[in-house]
Amino acid sequence: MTRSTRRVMEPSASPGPGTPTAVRLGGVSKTFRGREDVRALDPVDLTVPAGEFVAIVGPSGCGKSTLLRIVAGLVDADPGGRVEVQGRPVDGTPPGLGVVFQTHNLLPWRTVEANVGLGARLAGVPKAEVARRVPPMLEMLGLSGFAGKHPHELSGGMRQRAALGQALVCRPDILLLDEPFGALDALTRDRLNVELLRIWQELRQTVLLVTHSIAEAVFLADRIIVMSQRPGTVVEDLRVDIARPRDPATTRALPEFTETAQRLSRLMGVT
Ligand SMILES: Nc1ncnc2c1ncn2[C@@H]1O[C@H](COP(=O)(O)OP(=O)(O)OP(=O)(O)O)[C@@H](O)[C@H]1O
Repeated sequence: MTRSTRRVMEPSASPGPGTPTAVRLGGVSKTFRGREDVRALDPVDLTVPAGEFVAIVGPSGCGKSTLLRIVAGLVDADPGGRVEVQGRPVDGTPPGLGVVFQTHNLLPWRTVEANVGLGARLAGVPKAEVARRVPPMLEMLGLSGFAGKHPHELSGGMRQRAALGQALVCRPDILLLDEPFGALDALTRDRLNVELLRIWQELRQTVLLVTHSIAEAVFLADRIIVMSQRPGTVVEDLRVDIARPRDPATTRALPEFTETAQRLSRLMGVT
């Protein structure tokens, strides 16, 4: 069987019925209290099986980051909602969770190597084990030649790759990505999407990715959650029926890709 035939026959990564649940949100809402209250989220229900790649899209300010931060235990949801990660109610940052934001959290005075190992060290992974994990991670992310450099000596794309490495070295079961490549130029972003997909295909963590890019969502995800204007809630839960493995040239040329992207554009009021 040729590689291209296999591509057509390989199903999209829909989890089977016995798959454990990675993230479960039930009636999760959020109002930021202040001089003027901001209602960020209307009740959201969302169940994500382990190993699924989910993209979250929606208008600016609709509460996507807030939703991700609630899952990460960085923001408290309003009372009454239920937030569970791997079957446990969220109270503080759950174990097994990796987070990458649009702006990286690399420490400027530490080398790339030290930064990539930092999250794992803070999570209590022994020094020797971190030292074992970091080099292959740098290799995987194409940063081997930059291990001894500092963040300011890297390009924007390299810094985001290092931030991704920092999360991945902790071997998270669930990866929360909040516009991780949003500040990068289109070409670098495309390249990092391909890398992200390659890594995900190897490690198969659960991924929740917030993105503004319809093309990025369709290319990467098994499923796309579309949110309404603020206060955000789920208005559409779309399955992306495009076979894996995916590569940019072939996948974007598929009629299913165009159809899904057009449907999303309509839902988001872009066209
Ligand atoms: N800590 C906070 N205090 C008060 N209001 C907040 C806070 N964080 C977010 N908000 C408000 O909640 C709403 C949702 O913000 P959020 O960042 O979640 O949206 P978003 O969909 O991620 O936006 P974008 O796509 O522009 O990044 C916005 O109106 C924002 O101003």
